[in-house]
Amino acid sequence: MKFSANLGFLWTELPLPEAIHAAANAGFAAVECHWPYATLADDVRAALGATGLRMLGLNTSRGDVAAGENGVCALPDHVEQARASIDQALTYAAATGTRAVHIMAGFAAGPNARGTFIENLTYACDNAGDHLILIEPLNHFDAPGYFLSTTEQAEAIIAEVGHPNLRLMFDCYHVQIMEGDVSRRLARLLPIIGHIQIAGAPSRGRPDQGELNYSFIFEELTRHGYDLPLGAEYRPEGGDTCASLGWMDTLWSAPAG
Ligand SMILES: O=C(O)C(=O)[C@@H](O)CO
Ligand SMILES: [Mg+2]
Repeated sequence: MKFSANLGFLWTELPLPEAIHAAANAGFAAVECHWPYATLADDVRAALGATGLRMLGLNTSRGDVAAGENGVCALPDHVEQARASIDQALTYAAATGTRAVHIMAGFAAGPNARGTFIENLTYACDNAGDHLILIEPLNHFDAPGYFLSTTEQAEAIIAEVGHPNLRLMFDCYHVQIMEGDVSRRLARLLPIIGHIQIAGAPSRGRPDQGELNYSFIFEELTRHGYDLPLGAEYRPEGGDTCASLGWMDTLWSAPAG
C-alpha cells in the first residue's frame, strides 16, 4: 500500500513547498492538498520536481470563508463564482501536474442545488483535459448542511453527468460516519472511485486509532488490485505530524514475494 500525505492536515506549520519535502523525507509516495492558491504554482512545481512526488489532488476554493461558505458549486446563485473557482483550480492543477480537482459543492439543498451542481460538474469535466474531477460526500457533523453527504447521492450524480473524468473521492472517515459498511461499499464503488482517503473514525485522528480496521481495508483493497496511494487526511495529535506516522509501518506490511 502506498500513501499520499494530505498537506491540508499534515505539516500545516510549514509553507507548502517545505511540506512537500517533509512528506518525501517521511516516505510518502505522493502528496495532496486542500487550497494551495496562496502559494505560487511555480514553487509547488519546483518542490514536486525536486522530490519526485506527484500532487494527487486539490480543491476548488471555499468561496467567502468569513461568510461560512465551503465551496460554491451547488449554489444556484453563485454560478459565475463556481465557474471561476473551477477555472482557477484547473489552471493550478495544470501548472503543477496535479492529478485531480475536487469540486466543492457548498451548503445547499434541493433540486435547484442538484441541477446547479450537475451543470457545474459538466462544465468542469468538459474543461478538465487529462485531470480527474472528484466529488466527495462529507459527514453531517463536520459539515452540517453540505450538499453532498452520502456515496449513494454521489453515485447517482456521477451516473447522471455521465462523463468518464468524473469520479468519487471515497473518504473512509466520512463514509464510516454517514453510512458504515466501508469495505463492502469500497469494493462495490471501486469502478467509479478516483481517490481514497483515510483517517481514524470518529475522531479523525491517526488511522490506527478508532473504530475502522485499516489493516483489513488495505488487505481488501490489495485483493481488489487497487494500488494507488491512499490519502492520509487525519489530524495528528498536538499537530506533530512526524510523531504520528507509526501507523505507516504497523497497519501495513507488504506481502512477501
Ligand atoms: O474534508 C475532507 O474530507 C476533504 O477531503 C477536503 O478536501 C474537503 O474540504
Ligand atoms: Mg476527505
